[in-house]
Amino acid sequence: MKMSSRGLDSTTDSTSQFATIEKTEPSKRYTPPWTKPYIIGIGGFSGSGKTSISQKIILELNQPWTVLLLCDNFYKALTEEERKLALASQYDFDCPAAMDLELLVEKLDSLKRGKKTEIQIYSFSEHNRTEKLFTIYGANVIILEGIMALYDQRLLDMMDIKVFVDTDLDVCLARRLTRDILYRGRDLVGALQQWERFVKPNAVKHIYPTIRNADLVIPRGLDNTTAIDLLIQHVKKQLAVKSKLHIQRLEALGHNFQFNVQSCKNLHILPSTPHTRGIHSIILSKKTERTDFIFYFDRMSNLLIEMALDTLTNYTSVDIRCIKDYTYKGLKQTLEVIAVSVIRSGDCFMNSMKKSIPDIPIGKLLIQSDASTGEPHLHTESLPKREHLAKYILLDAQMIGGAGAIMAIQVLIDHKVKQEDIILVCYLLSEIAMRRLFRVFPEITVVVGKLSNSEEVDTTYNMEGFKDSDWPFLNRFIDSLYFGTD
Ligand SMILES: Nc1ncnc2c1ncn2[C@@H]1O[C@H](COP(=O)(O)OP(=O)(O)O)[C@@H](O)[C@H]1O
Ligand SMILES: Nc1ccn([C@@H]2O[C@H](COP(=O)(O)O)[C@@H](O)[C@H]2O)c(=O)n1
Repeated sequence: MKMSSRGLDSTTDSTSQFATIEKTEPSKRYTPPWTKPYIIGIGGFSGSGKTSISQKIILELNQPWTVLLLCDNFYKALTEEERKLALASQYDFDCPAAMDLELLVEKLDSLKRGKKTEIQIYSFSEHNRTEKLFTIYGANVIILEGIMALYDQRLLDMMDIKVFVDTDLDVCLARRLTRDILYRGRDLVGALQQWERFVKPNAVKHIYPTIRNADLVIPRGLDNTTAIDLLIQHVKKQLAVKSKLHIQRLEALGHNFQFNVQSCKNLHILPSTPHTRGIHSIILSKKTERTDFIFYFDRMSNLLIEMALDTLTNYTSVDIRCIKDYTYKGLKQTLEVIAVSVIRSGDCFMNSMKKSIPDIPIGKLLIQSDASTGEPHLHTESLPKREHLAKYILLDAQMIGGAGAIMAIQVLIDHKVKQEDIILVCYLLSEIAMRRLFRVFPEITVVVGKLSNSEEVDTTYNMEGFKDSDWPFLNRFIDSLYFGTD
């Protein structure tokens, strides 16, 4: 195993980066984790074990949103003439010119900047890109794997670590033949001809020299468990540093931020009346039976959804002809309203949402905190596609640290939704979460059932995680809505 000091020993100094963040504009202090994915480049000969090693890394890292990006998807489209040659195993796929490196650089750059990126899937039997698209958004870790992965300087510049899988060419041939005949629709004679004429000479000429760009060389491929484990440990360490830095940034957002609840025009707290306090008393009580909880939470969500709809100002005047030719000066909504539920707790509002706007388009986000770091991770996002402006009502029942909500809003913003078009509806919101939210997104509107201060909620929690003194009973009830158990 060969190692250079460039990749494996470079741990980020979290303290110095943190100091720089403090000096920047408040609203720019939060960088979503997926805008800085960790990029691993894996190069080496065809059949050396690049894909197998990448799959092992994905399995062992066990990180949500780890994406395998195959250089194979970037082979240039062939002319009819070239395709005939390819079908006869007479086309050279192993020289750098066969690959659309410009497109690959463009796509990796887009992913590195946290943009939603579409990749066309390649068919080895058709020798062409298919119509099938693979959409990547919010990657935490990207593994770029392929014979040319370490070839282009622009790709190398984007990578955090570069790995070369150095397997003997004869072993590669044996493995490649089996794979190509079984899975890529090749016959033995054609596969051997292609190997002798193109694959082997190009491996020596173009691919082997890229070993000098590697931070880590893995001889014998997948069999080299020591080198692979070392690589996985290193990547885990780097991700832990990244995640710690992210949590520090999030935590800092809520401190030393002067925020006046009374004068914030974007914050709407459900008025405290005997009626609403009565409902809180039932919802918050540990003794409340499940059926009562569901009934009163539904009441509460009706009130909050009505409040949220009342914040909308995008109306235009309309004349309504009534009976006896009386004209009512009415109003009509000009923008579509879309509901986005943060699974699972946001789903508690869905009943009320649909009662108010029966055909409302619905989006879903699944954000979960990593139990060990407290860092929120985006697992699933499905949002209705809209070309035109719309108002987005984001639904989440409770917010303690605010990290998940910040991530949810950032996802909407990444989908080109403006801050001022987002209305966050939340039943229980801690003051610290509220401060963090408004510090990062001062233009959003927030509708809250109950604002909780530090006496009611232990704010020393680990961002989105729960301690015994938080609101586990609410979680218990939310679970009961789904699973029917107390
Ligand atoms: N250490 C190994 N022992 C046995 N078979 C292997 C080993 N590594 C890879 N293979 C097999 O060899 C073939 C090529 O491996 P793959 O990971 O696809 O290589 P690459 O992506 O570098 O072309 C696959 O069928 C794979 O299952
Ligand atoms: N239409 C194609 C395109 C590429 N190849 C071969 O694939 C090899 C690279 O893929 P690996 O997964 O093996 O790294 C490359 O050596 C090309 O010869 C092909 O056969 N047909």
